[in-house]
Amino acid sequence: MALAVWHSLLRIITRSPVGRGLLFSLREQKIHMAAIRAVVARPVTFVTGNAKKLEEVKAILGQSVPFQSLKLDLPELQGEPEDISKEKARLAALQVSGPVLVEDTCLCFNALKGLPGPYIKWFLQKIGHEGLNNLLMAYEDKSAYALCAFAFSLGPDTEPITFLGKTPGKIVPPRGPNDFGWDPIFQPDGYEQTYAELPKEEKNKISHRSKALAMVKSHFAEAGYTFQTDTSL
Ligand SMILES: O=c1nc[nH]c2c1ncn2[C@H]1C[C@H](O)[C@@H](COP(=O)(O)OP(=O)(O)OP(=O)(O)O)O1
Ligand SMILES: [Mg+2]
Repeated sequence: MALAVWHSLLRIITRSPVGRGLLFSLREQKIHMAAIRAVVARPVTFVTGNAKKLEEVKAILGQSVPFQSLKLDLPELQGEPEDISKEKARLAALQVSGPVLVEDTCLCFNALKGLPGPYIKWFLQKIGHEGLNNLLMAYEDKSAYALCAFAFSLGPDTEPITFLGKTPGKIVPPRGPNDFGWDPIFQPDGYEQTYAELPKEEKNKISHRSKALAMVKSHFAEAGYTFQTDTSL
């Protein structure tokens, strides 16, 4: 009797689209879990040409995600932040032949529908803090957001996965030390100080970078990767 019930239940599951979908997603989940419990032959390399980013990533990650760094200014595609970051990860994984972490940072002005966004580096280089303020002169809305898109790839044959972090704020005339990009002109919501004026630990608690890295940390904790240390590196 119990067997007959079981058989008809199985028939219903395998014959109905919903049941088949369920079985399929269970199978996918199993494959996914098997893939992420990977033993990886090399440690993760964080690839960046920016020493200040590296400093923050080290401070935020601490010992939670063991990584080494490589100073390399990777070429960047044009497009959406997530796609730019994924492509950086693909290129980095090819260079390193192993697991890599990269990130791309954007500063997005709401009045300009998100621009300069991923092009902030070139805007900053050409027109500076004053020019960036002037871009918003014609608009009452000075609101902006800082966005960090991390991409992690297990190696050259693996599709990168992304982790986004966003901090809202506004663009103000520069205040504070001028040692990291656009920090002096970005004042996060809820604060009277710019990123540059905030103590480093304070910025690292609320920044776009720390929000994205919180997700990177949970991914690593859930996946439970085992990275073998390669002493020849
Ligand atoms: O928290 C930050 N606070 C202030 N400025 C920042 C921050 N994070 C990045 N930045 C600057 C650096 C560069 O001018 C642009 C992002 O461009 P982005 O391509 O992501 O950085 P990058 O070329 O310096 O280093 P990388 O080799 O990792 O691509 O915004
Ligand atoms: Mg760059």
